Amino acid sequence: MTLRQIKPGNRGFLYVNSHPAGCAAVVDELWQQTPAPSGPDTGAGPVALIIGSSAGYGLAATVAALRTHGMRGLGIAFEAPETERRTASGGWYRTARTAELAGPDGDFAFLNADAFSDAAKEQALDHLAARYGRVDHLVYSVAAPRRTDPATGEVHHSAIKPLGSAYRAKTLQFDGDTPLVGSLELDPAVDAERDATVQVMGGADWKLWVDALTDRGLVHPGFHTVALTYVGSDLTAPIYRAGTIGAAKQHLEDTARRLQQDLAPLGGQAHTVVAGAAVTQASTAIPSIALYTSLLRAELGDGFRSTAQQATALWQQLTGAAPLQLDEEQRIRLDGWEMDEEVQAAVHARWAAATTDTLAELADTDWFRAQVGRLYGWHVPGTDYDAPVRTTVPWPSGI
Ligand SMILES: NC(=O)c1ccc[n+]([C@@H]2O[C@H](COP(=O)([O-])OP(=O)(O)OC[C@H]3O[C@@H](n4cnc5c(N)ncnc54)[C@H](O)[C@@H]3O)[C@@H](O)[C@H]2O)c1
Repeated sequence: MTLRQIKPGNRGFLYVNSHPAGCAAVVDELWQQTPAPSGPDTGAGPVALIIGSSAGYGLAATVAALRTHGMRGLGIAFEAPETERRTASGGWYRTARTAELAGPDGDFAFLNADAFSDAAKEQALDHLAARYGRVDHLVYSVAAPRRTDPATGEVHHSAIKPLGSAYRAKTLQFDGDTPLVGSLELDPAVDAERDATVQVMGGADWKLWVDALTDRGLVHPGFHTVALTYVGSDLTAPIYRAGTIGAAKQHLEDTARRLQQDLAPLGGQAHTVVAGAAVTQASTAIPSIALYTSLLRAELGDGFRSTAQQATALWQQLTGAAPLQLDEEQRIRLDGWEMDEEVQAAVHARWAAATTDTLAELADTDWFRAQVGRLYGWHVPGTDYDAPVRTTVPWPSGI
């Protein structure tokens, strides 16, 4: 295991390599931003299964489960190991650090596997059955570009496109380091693209997980499962909520209602959780979200709620420390700060006025770029990027 100095390799505003120490520091920050436990650790905290535990909302939920609630259980992510040419993925290094923070006595394991597969379900449920005999919470926070249907072997690829008519919108682009407002036109999806996106990002796999837990008798009375969803601004609606991904989110939300009925006789519950906009690997793949998020950040400053803040609020509701805040469609809402009418009106005005010339005063593009860098462990204050680091980091043991 050698030490080496690594430099960020850029592709557009994304990166091809990740910095282990920077990724670890991001997890440390999340840990610091998450409330300390209010009582003593009894070693018998609730049992959580968190799918998508290495990044974005799933990572924030995992850190808060460990830090605030002393939860036991399992996190699942699908991350790339180091190769001859590339470092491991950011999520690999973040998972290694999360496991360290859970501590040597921590009773939380991590599985690197394709959650869509039958094999991952079997391995995860074998572990949970043998170790705990029950599960109290399942947080489903997967964002993936493709899914192999385990029943048919068919590979579905999601397509982020509008439905019905073409989408023309402003986008945030970078010419080297210089941000500029570009434009984009996307043709509407054909039915097969919409259906494939629903197959990947809809509720099918979440339901398979819940059914598998139920079949194995692991659903504990009081079991509560949630899956992450997004509503967002009408500025992004044509490409998000009213587009292919929105069709998938609708399917996810319909699945929640179905699961809620299935689980009621067992004393369980199922809901979707509407979180606010966050800069994640998944969201940077969606056109116009970069511009929208940069404008939203400029409008809100520190009022832009972090994933840690939202995960904390979510667990308060799931553990019964705070009442569930459901909307009329029975979704848990964490996005009030983003959807506030005044905030949206102000972001609309910024969006209308945004040009390459006005961008610097209207949008926080420096923040956006730093947020993207942080997904790979770059741009993290306190990290010494000149120091050689160990890029070969083992996946945590425990399963
Ligand atoms: N980012 C946002 O603005 C936002 C807002 C609201 C809701 N959400 C929702 O939150 C959920 C998570 O999105 P995110 O933005 O946090 O994504 P992300 O890209 O930050 O994280 C995705 C996670 O899924 C895991 N994953 C991907 N494919 C997998 C597979 N086949 N098997 C197991 N794990 C897999 C990754 O390893 C990672 O842990 C999604 O449902 C998304 O729609 C995101």
